[in-house]
Amino acid sequence: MRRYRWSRLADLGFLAFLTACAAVAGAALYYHGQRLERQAATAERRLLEADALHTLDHLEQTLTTVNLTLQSLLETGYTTHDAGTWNTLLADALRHAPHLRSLSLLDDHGQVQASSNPANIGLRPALEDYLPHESGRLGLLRIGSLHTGRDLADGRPVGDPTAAPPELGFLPVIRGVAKGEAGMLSLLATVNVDYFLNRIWAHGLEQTAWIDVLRYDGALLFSTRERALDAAIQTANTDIVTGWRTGYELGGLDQAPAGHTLITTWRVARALPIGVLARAEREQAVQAARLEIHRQAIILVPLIILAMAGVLAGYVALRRDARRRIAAQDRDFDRMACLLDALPASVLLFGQDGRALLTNRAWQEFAATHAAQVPHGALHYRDYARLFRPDGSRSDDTAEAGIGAVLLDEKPAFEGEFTLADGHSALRLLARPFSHDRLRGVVVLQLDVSDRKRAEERNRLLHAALDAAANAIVITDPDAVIEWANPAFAALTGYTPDEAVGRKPKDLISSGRQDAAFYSALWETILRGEVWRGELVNKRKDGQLYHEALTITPVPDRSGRVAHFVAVKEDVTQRKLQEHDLKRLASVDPLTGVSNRRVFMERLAFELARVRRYGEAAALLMLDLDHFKLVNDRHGHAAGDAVLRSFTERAAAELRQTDTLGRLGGEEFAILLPETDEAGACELAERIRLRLAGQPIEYGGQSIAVTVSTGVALLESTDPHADAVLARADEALYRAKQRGRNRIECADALR
Ligand SMILES: Nc1nc2c(ncn2[C@@H]2O[C@H](COP(=O)(O)OP(=O)(O)OP(=O)(O)O)[C@@H](O)[C@H]2O)c(=O)[nH]1
Repeated sequence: MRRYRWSRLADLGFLAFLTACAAVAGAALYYHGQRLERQAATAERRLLEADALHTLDHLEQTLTTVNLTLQSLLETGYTTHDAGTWNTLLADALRHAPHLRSLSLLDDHGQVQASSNPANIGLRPALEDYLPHESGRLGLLRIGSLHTGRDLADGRPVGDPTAAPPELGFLPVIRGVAKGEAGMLSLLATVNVDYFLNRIWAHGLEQTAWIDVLRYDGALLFSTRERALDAAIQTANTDIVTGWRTGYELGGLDQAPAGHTLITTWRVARALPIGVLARAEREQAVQAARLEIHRQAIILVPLIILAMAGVLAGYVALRRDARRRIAAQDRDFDRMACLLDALPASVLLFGQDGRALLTNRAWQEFAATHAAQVPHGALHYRDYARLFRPDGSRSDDTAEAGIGAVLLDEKPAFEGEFTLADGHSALRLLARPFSHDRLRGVVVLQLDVSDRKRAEERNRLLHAALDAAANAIVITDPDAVIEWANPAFAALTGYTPDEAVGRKPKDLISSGRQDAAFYSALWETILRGEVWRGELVNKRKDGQLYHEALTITPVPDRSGRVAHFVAVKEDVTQRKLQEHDLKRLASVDPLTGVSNRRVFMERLAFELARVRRYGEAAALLMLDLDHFKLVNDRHGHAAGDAVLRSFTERAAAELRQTDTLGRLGGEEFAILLPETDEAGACELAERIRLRLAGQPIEYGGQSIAVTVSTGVALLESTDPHADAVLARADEALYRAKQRGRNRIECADALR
C-alpha cells in the first residue's frame, strides 16, 4: 500500500536528516577547530610582531648607543695618537658597555691600533661586506655580519646565514671619523650577540618561535634558533629580504615553503640596514589549539553521537510503534475487507484524494460483469460516479456531486437511486463519511434494487388495478380488523378507507338481517382455509340496506397459518330487486294484481295442511261474474278489464290481512279465508255480493251493472289435496249459477 512507500520514504528522509545533522555537527566542529587554529595563528602572529618589534627596538637602541659611544670616543680621542691612551680609553668605555665584547681603533689601513682586548691589536679585520658600504659619510654606523667566536682575535664570519648560529658569536660594527689629511680613524665594536639573545629570551619568546636578525643583503646578524635553515626557508627569506630594500617596514605572511607552514612577520629598521624576521612553525603554533580542539572533540563528539543515537533510538521506537499501529490497522482492514466481501452489496472506500482504498468482492464481480463501462486501473470516485445517472425518484443530485459533497464534508450523508448506463439496472447508492485512525474518506454502499423496483412497479400496477376495481375489496387481519380497503368499498358502504381501517366489518356494516348461525358457518369455512361465497344484507353508513355478494378468501402466510382475509364485495341490490319483481310478477295476476292461480293454489294447499295439522276452520269462496261475456260484448274488452279490476278492489276491501284473493282465470276468482267457518264465509260472500250488486261500475261514461255468483266450501282435514276443496267450491258455484246467479251457494258437504 502507498502508506508503506511513504513510510520507507520517511525512514530515508529521517536518515538523510540525521546524516545532515551529523554533517552539520562535524562541519561546525571542523569550523570551530579552524577558527581556533586561525585564532591561535593570529595570536602567534601578534606575538611574533611584538617579538620582532621589541627585538628591533632593542637592537636599534643598542646600536644607536654603540654609535653614540663610538662617536663620543672618537671625539674624545681625536687628538690622541698614543695607542696606550686609546687602549685605556677603550677599556674604560667597555666597562660601561656590557653589550660589547671589545672596542678597537683601526687606522687608515684598517689595522687595529688599539683595543680594549690586547689580542685584537695588529689584526686587520675584513670590512668589505659591512653595510652600508663606505660612502664617505663617516658618521654612519656600518654593520658587519655575524662572527663566530668571542672577539676579533678568535672570530671569523659565519658567512652562511642558513647555517646553525654559533654557540658563541659577536657582531662587529664600525664607525669612522676623518683625521686630517693623514687619513681616517675608525672604531670597531664587537657587539655581544648573547646580550641580545638574553634580552629576547627574557622578553618571553615562545618555544615554537625564532628570530633571525638580518641585514638588507640577507647576511645573518644573529638568530635565536639553534639549528640551520633548510633551503626552502632560505629561499623564502631571500624573497622577504629582497622586499626590504623597497622600503617595507612591517609585514607578515603565512609562508609555505616546501615541508613547512610558517607564520612569518618582520620589521625593518628605518635608520639601519637591518630587519627582524620573527617566525614560527604554524603547526607548532596551533598545536595548543589543536589539543584544545581534540579535547573538546573528545567531549563533544561522544555527546553528539549520544544525542544522535538518542534521536535515532527515539525515531526507531516511534517508527516501531507506528508500524505496530499500521499492522493493527492492516489487520483491522483485512478483517473489514473479509466482512465486506461477505456482503451481497458492493462496498467501495474512497480516500481523501478520491481514489479507491478498498473495494469488496461484490463490487469486483459487478465491475467484471460491467467491464465495458467500469474503468480499469485505480478507480477514482468521479469515474465511479459517472457510471450512474439519476432516476429522478429520490434525488436530483448526480452521484458525483453527492459523493463529492460527503467527501468534502459539505454533507453528512448522501443517498439516491440511479440507473446504470445500460438502463436496466436500478441501483441505490448510500455515501457516508468514514474515519479510521488517520484514514479518512467516504464509504459508498451500492445496492442493486432492480428487483425491488420491479416489485414496486408491479405493486403500483396492482394497486391501480385494485383502486380501479368496481368491486369493493377489503383486506383484514385474522381477527377481521380491516387493514386496507379500496375506493369501491367507500362507494359501496359510505365509509372511506381511512374510516374503515382498524375497525371490523361487523361494527361498520352489519344489518342484523343475518343470524348468528349464518356468521358461524361463514367463520367455520374461512378458518378452515376455504373460500366462502354468499350473499347477505348489509347496512350503509347512511343506514340504507343493500345486498352484497361476498367472497372471502383466506390468505395464509409462509407458515401456512391464515394471516389475512381478502373480501370481495359486489353490490347485488339491483339484481335482488329485479328478482323480487320477477318473483312478484310470477305470483300475481297482471290485470288485477291479486294472486294468480299458482300462488293461490299453493296457499290453499298450505292452509289445507294447517287444517289437517291443527284442525282449525278455513273456508274457500269461488266467485264468478255473471254474464261477463255480455259486458265484453256490450262495452268492449277494455271495459271488461276495468270491471274485473273494480271487482277485485271491492272484494279486497272486504278482506282481512290474512285472507287471500286470487284470480283462477277469466272472470273466475277465489278467496281463501283462514280461521273462518261457514257462517263467516257466507257473510263475507254476501258483503261482496252486495257491494258489487249495489253499485254499478263506472267506466268510460257508462254505468255497468255487474253481479257475482259465489260457491262456498270449507276446508276439510280429510281433503286429500287442494283441488278437492276447489272442486267442492266449484260445485257450489255451479249451483249458484244454476239457481239464478247473484247468489251464494254452499258445498254439499256443508249441508
Ligand atoms: N274483458 C275480458 N273478458 C274476459 C277475460 N277473461 C275472460 N273473458 C270473457 O269472459 C266471458 C266468459 O263468458 P262465459 O264463460 O260464457 O260466462 P258468462 O258470460 O259470464 O256467463 P255465466 O258465467 O254463465 O254467467 C268470455 O266471453 C271471455 O271472453 C278478461 O280478462 N277480460
